[in-house]
Amino acid sequence: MADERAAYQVTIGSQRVDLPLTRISDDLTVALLMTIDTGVSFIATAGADLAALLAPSRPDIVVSAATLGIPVALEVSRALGLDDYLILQKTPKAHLADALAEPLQSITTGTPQRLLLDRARMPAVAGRRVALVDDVIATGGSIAASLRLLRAAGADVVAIGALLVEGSGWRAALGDDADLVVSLGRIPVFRPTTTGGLAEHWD
Ligand SMILES: Nc1ncnc2[nH]cnc12
Repeated sequence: MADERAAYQVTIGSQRVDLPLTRISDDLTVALLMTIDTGVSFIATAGADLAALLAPSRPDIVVSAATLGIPVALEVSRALGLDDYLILQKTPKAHLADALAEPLQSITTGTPQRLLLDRARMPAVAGRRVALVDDVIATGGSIAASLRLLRAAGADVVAIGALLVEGSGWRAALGDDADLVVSLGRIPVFRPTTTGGLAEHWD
């Protein structure tokens, strides 16, 4: 049983961190990992740990989605010795008017969004071995949309890497692609109990 104000301690590769329990809605609380708030040394170490899991798949390039995947892609690329990396964007900037697009829904933002791939960046992934990385794989919705977008651009996605997988709903959402997933740790989601506490759910 977890206390609403408490943190949840989790192992992410070689590091242990306390994640604040954060209420998303009446029936859902998550142990929040904000990769932009964890500091340089944490994300550099996590990137190196994840790169070690992804290296056997011999990726040519690392791809992630804005915003919280950006530091993950950067540090995994650095650790793999790859200079170029690609970020699928969510904000429709001027140069993305003609971008390849896929709809997506996130549990932390709640509102419908679109993932965008700049057509000028398609040669970076077309016909190439891609490692798709993210901070947390929760529902699998973001990864599924990223996979559709990358495959539409001709990418060969050889591995999917996450700092954490949350619950296991993502397995059904990804189908056979769930077999591509490697992660540095696992967290449950938390739901209220009838006595006012929170219970861990791993399914
Ligand atoms: N636990 C979590 N931390 C950060 N982003 C998330 N998105 C879904 N679950 C999350």
